[in-house]
Formats: sequence, C-alpha cells, structure tokens
Amino acid sequence: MAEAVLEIDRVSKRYGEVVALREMTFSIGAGELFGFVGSNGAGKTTTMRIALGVLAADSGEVRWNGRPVDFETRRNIGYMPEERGLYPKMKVLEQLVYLAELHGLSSKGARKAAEEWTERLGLAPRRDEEVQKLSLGNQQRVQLAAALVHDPEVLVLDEPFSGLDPVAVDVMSQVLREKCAAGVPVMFSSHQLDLVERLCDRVGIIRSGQMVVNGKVSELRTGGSDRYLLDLPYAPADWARELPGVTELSVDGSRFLIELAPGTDSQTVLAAAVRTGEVREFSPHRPTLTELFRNVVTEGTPA
Ligand SMILES: Nc1ncnc2c1ncn2[C@@H]1O[C@H](COP(=O)(O)OP(=O)(O)OP(=O)(O)O)[C@@H](O)[C@H]1O
Repeated sequence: MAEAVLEIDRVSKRYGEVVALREMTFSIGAGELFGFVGSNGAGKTTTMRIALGVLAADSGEVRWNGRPVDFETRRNIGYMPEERGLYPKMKVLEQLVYLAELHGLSSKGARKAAEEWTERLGLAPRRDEEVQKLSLGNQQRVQLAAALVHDPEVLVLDEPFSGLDPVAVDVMSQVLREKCAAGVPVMFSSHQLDLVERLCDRVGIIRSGQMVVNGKVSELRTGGSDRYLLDLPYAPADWARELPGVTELSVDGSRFLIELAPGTDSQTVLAAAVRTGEVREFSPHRPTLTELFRNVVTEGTPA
C-alpha cells in the first residue's frame, strides 16, 4: 500500500447527547481513491468536516503527512462541502478566481486555473452567470471547480455525485481518477454504491460513527461467505434443502442462490444439482457492494 498520507486517528465527536463518531480510524494513501459510505446519519459529513479542520473533534487526531492538520495544511486540501458553500450572487468565473486567490494563487494564475476548470467541467458558457441562477447540477459542477481550482494536494468531497446527470458523473469520475493518478489522495462520500464500486480502490463502510468495514472493493467482494448461483430448470423447489452444509438464500424461478457452510465440498453440491437434470449455471456468487452494505448496516444492533 502507498505511504499513508491522510490519517484519521481515533476521532470521536458528540453533539450534546448524540454520539456522532466513536474512535473513527482510517487512512488514505497517496494516489488512492477512497469511497466513504454509510447510512444517513452514520457520521460521514462529521468525519469530513473534522478532517478538514472546519469542525473540532472531542478527541483523536487528523494528520496529513504525519503532522496534525492546521490552518496552513488546510490550504492544501480541496473540500467540497455537502451544504455547498458558494456565494449565490457572485458570477461563476469571478467566484472561482476569488477562491483560488484566497488559497494563495496569483491573480493571473487564479484566472488561468478558473478558466481551465470551467472549460473542463462544461461550465464555459456559464462563466458570467450568477451561481444562484444555475441549475443545481451546474452549481455542483461549480462547487467541484471550487474544490479543484487551487490544485489541492488532498481532495475531500462530500457527496460530489448527488444530483449530477450521467455526463457530469462521467466527467467527475474522470477528474477524480486523474487526480489520483497524479498522486493526490481522494476521499468522497456517496450513497451511489454502484459508482463507488466502479470507481474506488478502497471503500470504508461506517455504521453509528465507527468504521466497520475497510478494504479493497475486490477483496471485500471475494472474501467472506461461500455462495453459489445455480440455474436448474428442472429442479424441484426444495432440491437443496436436505443437502448437508447448504443453506438456500433465495429462489427466483429456476435460479437458486445458496450458501455453503465452511468445509462443504462444492463438487458434491454440483453433483446433486446434476441429478436434478440440466445445470445451466453453477458459479460462485460475488456479492455487490450494495449487498455487502446491506449486510453491514443491518448486522448487529446500532449502538
Ligand atoms: N450540528 C449538529 N447538531 C446536532 N447533531 C448533529 C449535527 N450535525 C450532525 N449531527 C448528528 O450527528 C450524526 C452524524 O451526522 P452526519 O451528518 O455526520 O451523518 P452523515 O453520515 O453525513 O449522514 P447523511 O448521509 O444523511 O448525510 C447524526 O446523528 C446527526 O443527526
């Protein structure tokens, strides 16, 4: 794994009686695209705000390249807040130039960067429009441009894909991949799990303010239970029920999803399937991120 760059180390946070984060811990390496998922209210926004230093943790620490995040470091982070923080009456280009200058770019450099990003994100025809007059999706593109315009060394994006049309989703995905390829650690939250699965190197699933699953998407999908999908057009509905070590999880017409207990030989199960007649399909079933997510959020009692 790449050297850890952004580290969230045992961060806890309460809002009065509400415990939002309990010793939240994870890190994101250089050039890594990290998807942050969890139910509504699980603590994603709180984590990101603390990572950025715009909200103080009760305990724990956020480090960037081994040093606690402070005012100077924050200038190097590109942040796309969930609540969107643009000035509604300012024109698009003017606003981006202003934000880039705030982050330390010269006025010439700021204008050049603002022009490039508006071009890239399909906002060139909107440069002279007030942000408040844009559609929500276009406001979101401006918000992404605002996170990128100062060429940040870390990107933290709170639900950057929500409300975007498919073309904008593609552009956004491409931009995030490019940033990663350039060595920037990128963290983003999303409820669009298919997108997270497609895009991310690693995913973190949080529940009730804690990281409960953190790993490579491909490994998470192959690890864990031993499930098989079978298509048996002539099998009676109960063909698998008496087989030792086999649990039937679902049946959809002739398609059966089963789970094998540890030590159960899949070839014995295949032989039993063959005895029912034709076997159209017999394949290991890799759960999707959505299925993993459902298992994780419904497992155990929310604290
Ligand atoms: N300013 C606040 N005052 C009180 N409670 C808050 C505040 N902000 C967040 N919370 C609570 O903290 C918990 C975590 O909220 P947070 O916004 O971080 O979740 P989230 O994972 O981003 O949710 P969503 O997916 O809905 O955006 C929730 O129980 C929420 O109600």
